[in-house]
Amino acid sequence: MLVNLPLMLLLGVNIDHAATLRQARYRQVDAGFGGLVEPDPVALAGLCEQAGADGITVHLREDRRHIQDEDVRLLAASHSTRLNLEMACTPAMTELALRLRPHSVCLVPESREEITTEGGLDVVKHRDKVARVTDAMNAAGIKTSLFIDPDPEQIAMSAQLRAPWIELHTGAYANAYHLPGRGPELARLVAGAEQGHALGLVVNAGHGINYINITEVRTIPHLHELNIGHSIISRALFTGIAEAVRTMKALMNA
Ligand SMILES: CC(=O)[C@@H](O)[C@H](O)COP(=O)(O)O
Ligand SMILES: NCC(=O)COP(=O)(O)O
Repeated sequence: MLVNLPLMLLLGVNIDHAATLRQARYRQVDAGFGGLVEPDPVALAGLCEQAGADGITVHLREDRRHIQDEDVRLLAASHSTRLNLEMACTPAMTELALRLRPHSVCLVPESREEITTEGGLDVVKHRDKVARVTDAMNAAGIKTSLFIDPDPEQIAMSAQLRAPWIELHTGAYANAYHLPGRGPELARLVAGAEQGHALGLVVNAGHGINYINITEVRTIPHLHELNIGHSIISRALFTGIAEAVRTMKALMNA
């Protein structure tokens, strides 16, 4: 079965790093100093949507280093926001997702020491755990996306696990952008997208996408949505969030 895709490539803005900035001063408030905790990622999400974002993505890390539970609760309760919750594949996070009811969850690997998500979730090794979460989300009407490397075995297993979506990890490609590995990494993403599409999966992509590599990323076939965070939030410091979102959306669909 092949899936119908929208004509436009959709943009999910990851607002984690607005929360990173807030958390830089958060403990002062916890310690009873009071005052304003800024910036507010929930307010930023609204501005992203006004500027053309098709959804908001947040990664509620187990160590809560940036996004907090209350952010997810407020975002999920906001009707105008299509919320994609990135989370580790654990019973505690599953329980939380079922309670907060985002529109979709994206299962990601997590290691507390990492600076950012370093590789895709190994859905072959963890297939039983992933199946439990996917089945629970399917029963609750919440879409599951699997954040995986563009590896044929991982993509084939994702289809067997009844997750409707995959998100191909573009980090290895982004890191190789100025190196000889760029061509082969792009070819892996193209092949992965072809395979996922042929298996009836909705194919998304994300990690390390920026205003330069987007012109090549957008040539990957069958893409439905890109999740982009660090680069958009970084640009917003110079141009404002509305310009940063509008420009990325225009480059994605040029
Ligand atoms: C799963 C993923 O690729 C991103 O959402 C990333 O995890 C953003 O959060 P960090 O920058 O904390 O890794
Ligand atoms: N899943 C990838 C994501 O949400 C954003 O990653 P990045 O653009 O912050 O690297």
